[in-house]
Amino acid sequence: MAVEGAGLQALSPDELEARLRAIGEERYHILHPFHRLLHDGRLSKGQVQAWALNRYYYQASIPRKDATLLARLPTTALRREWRRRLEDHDGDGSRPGGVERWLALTDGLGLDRDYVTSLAGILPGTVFAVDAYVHFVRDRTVLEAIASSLTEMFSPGIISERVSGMLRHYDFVSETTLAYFTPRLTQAPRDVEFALGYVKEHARTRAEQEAVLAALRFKCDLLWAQLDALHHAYVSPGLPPPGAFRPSA
Ligand SMILES: O=C(O)c1cc(C(=O)O)c2c(n1)C(=O)C(=O)c1cc(C(=O)O)[nH]c1-2
Repeated sequence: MAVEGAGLQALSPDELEARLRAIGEERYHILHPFHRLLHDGRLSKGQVQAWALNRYYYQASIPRKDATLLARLPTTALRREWRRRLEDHDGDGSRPGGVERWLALTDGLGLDRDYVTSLAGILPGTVFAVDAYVHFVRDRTVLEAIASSLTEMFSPGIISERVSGMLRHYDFVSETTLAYFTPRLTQAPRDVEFALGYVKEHARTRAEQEAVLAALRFKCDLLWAQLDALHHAYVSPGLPPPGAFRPSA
């Protein structure tokens, strides 16, 4: 199989960063029509519930993904750095982590907690996309696995837009409901500082750099695919598959 980038000149670390950022400009999920509807207040409460319910599976799988990667990291320094992400999502026993805080959001939207955590109503498209992330991090090089987290370069922008848009447009959400997002605004830049620095330092050959760029495109695609599944099931044509959540509102 031909190696992408073989024979091409390597990019400088800053050129690599510029190409990573260009991928976000082109295909980050802030551009997806479902997010436009969500942030502009054009969804019903039931459609917002469907988004929060499905996104629970992403949130709950992020620590599985990080634990998978942690187990593959070769040095104490790297494992110590990555371990913090597990605590961010799982908590440390004294303060709640992201998964628990996401459940506060689904509670606030009126979803039954046992139903949410049972995963019974999640779309198959969500499950396939999210599991693909965990498998990617398990199967690819550590460099590609770390690079796949770099969509977080773009998440503070979408989070700010989402929180302000949803507070403005929906009477069924409050700052308390959306409190999940506040710590992410500081956690994501800190995570990115490490992961971007790692990738810029370790992706030296053009082939490694192309693999890093492909990892970020793959990650953007799996975020996009989750919203495609939501849009198809709950907006247009509005055909939830058998067994999936059916909004009552
Ligand atoms: O609200 C968002 O649009 C959004 C996007 C992303 C992302 O870009 O993957 C993450 C998050 N939120 C998030 O809350 C989060 O904890 C997170 C972890 C990761 C990751 O890849 O390790 N991405 C994201």
